[in-house]
Amino acid sequence: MVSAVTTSGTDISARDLDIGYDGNTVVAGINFELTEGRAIALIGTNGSGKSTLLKTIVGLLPPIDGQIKIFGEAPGAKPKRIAYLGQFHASGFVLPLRAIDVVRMGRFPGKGLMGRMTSEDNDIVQSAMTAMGVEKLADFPLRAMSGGQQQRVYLAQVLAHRADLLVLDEPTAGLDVGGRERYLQAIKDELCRGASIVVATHDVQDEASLCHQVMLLAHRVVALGPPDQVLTPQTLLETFGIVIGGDQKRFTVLECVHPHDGHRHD
Ligand SMILES: Nc1ncnc2c1ncn2[C@@H]1O[C@H](COP(=O)(O)OP(=O)(O)OP(=O)(O)O)[C@@H](O)[C@H]1O
Repeated sequence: MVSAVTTSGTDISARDLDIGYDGNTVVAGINFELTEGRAIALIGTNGSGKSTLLKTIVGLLPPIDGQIKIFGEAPGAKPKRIAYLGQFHASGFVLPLRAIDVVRMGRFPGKGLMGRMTSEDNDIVQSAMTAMGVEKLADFPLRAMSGGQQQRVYLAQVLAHRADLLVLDEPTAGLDVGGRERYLQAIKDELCRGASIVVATHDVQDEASLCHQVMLLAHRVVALGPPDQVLTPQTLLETFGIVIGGDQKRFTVLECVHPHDGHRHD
């Protein structure tokens, strides 16, 4: 687990939140807070409501009931401050995009489609591509890439955003062992920069080693709290219906070497 020094700002606050589609509740009564520099992992079975909660956080789905605030406002009010990685990516198949074009889009929220890329923007794009190991694929067409290569490119786009809140839906899907290590390092760096992160995942061990909180979902919140308290054989059995082994010694606290300076902007 990574600890940034400053945790003053509340980035997400949910109170008695019911989420779902067209008035049909998928998960009811969600309560949690996520503060600056902290991460929460949503872990649960297929169809348990993880993506639904992420879509509600980014403002793609209205809450059915209760309250959710993102940076103190309604979801969707501060898109520039949020980088969202959805489960499905269509842009590379609709448009003839190269990898670098996709990563550059990570800079657009701050400047708009017509904004000029500065040398600082180009440096950020390069460093995001290097972090995910796709710098040599910069001019490669996205539609000719493997699924894992595309996932690395979309993760590089998220990193290029330099967002205050990262909302990630199964970010390690399709990644090989090297890609996962790069992802984990990049996420640690984002946390140390002061970003907060909410991640839906099936990688219980990897994410639990990074995240300060875990929410176990099974069409309801089964448990919420620090990984070493939440990921017990009983709660995992309750969530997944099977016993899952876990080496809880991995849930150690890593301090940031260069903690962020708390500087954020609207
Ligand atoms: N667009 C939609 N309209 C109506 N119901 C939906 C829609 N998308 C998902 N659902 C339903 O909402 C429930 C939760 O789905 P959700 O996508 O949040 O699951 P998940 O936990 O992210 O699953 P997975 O691990 O498979 O990605 C499921 O029962 C699903 O059928």
